[in-house]
Amino acid sequence: MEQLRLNSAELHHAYELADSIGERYGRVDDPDFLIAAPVLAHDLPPRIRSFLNHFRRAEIGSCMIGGHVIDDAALGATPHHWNAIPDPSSSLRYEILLVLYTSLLGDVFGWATQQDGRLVHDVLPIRAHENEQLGSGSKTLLTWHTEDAFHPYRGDYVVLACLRNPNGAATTVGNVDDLELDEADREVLFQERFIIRPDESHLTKNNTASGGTDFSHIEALNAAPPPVAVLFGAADRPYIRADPYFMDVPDGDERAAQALHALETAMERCLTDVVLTTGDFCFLDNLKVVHGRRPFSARFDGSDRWLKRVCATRDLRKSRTARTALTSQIIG
Ligand SMILES: O=C(O)CCC(=O)C(=O)O
Ligand SMILES: [Fe+2]
Repeated sequence: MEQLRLNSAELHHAYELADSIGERYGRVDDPDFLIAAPVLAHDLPPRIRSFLNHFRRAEIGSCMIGGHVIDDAALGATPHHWNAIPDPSSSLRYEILLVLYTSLLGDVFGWATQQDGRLVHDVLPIRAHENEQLGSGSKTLLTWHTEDAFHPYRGDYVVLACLRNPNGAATTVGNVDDLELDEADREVLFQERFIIRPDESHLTKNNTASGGTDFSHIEALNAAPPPVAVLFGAADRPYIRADPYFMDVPDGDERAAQALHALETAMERCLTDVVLTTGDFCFLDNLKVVHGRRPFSARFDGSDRWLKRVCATRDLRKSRTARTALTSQIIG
């Protein structure tokens, strides 16, 4: 994976910018900060801006910016749940940096139906989810997927910032350009013959806010998922949309089932393990790479793995009818 390592001058510059923004806005999901973020990001060091522009335009799939020094003590314990993060946030500096970097790629957004509508997500092991197919799982393999594959407004990018990973749990990454598929299977994968149901993170039971959120759109996609293509775009450098754990084919479409199986096998061979370490920011092009997570043994004692995550879209307009206001960056 291509990597940029920040030198100490760049790190100082980036942290100074993030801290001044933190002082001004106080929290990462302040709507005024989110509107300003693409402009504020112009003040990041030039090497960061050109590196991420290369990632975006060359569609290399994934990249990493490393070298961030994280003050472990100031962070405090890894919370036992994403709904129990400290307020004010002990990781505001890194949350702001995550949004600034990601704003060089597109507009950041969250889902009303995920993590109670938060913009920046916390990826940490939750005891009750140990065996679940969720980012907050641990014992179970998180099967490779593109993020929010079922949803027409899914992001173009998902970005992970690693605060700590003492277990050395590996993120898996696989690039669609590396797939070895035979032509017949590839052709079928380009056809609208596949069903992707919502993953569990969007279910009512995995949100904790009391009432108010409308899950009917997710429920409708679950009840009657429209058939979609897994591969799309240019035949020689396609885009991908897939989440095999939640996928199916229409009744009796044996040929589609066979192609999906071929994809699963081929992608399995492309997966590489990436162990994010403290201070790594990992950028995933959600149309070019899939990702997942290997099983690990969480300790649930405040010292566990802790990532921050945000999604971005190149076109926030396409979700306008699903956002309550023009300025809202939460898709409902
Ligand atoms: O835990 C990881 O490394 C990745 C989890 C994941 O799929 C995600 O955060 O979207
Ligand atoms: Fe994911």
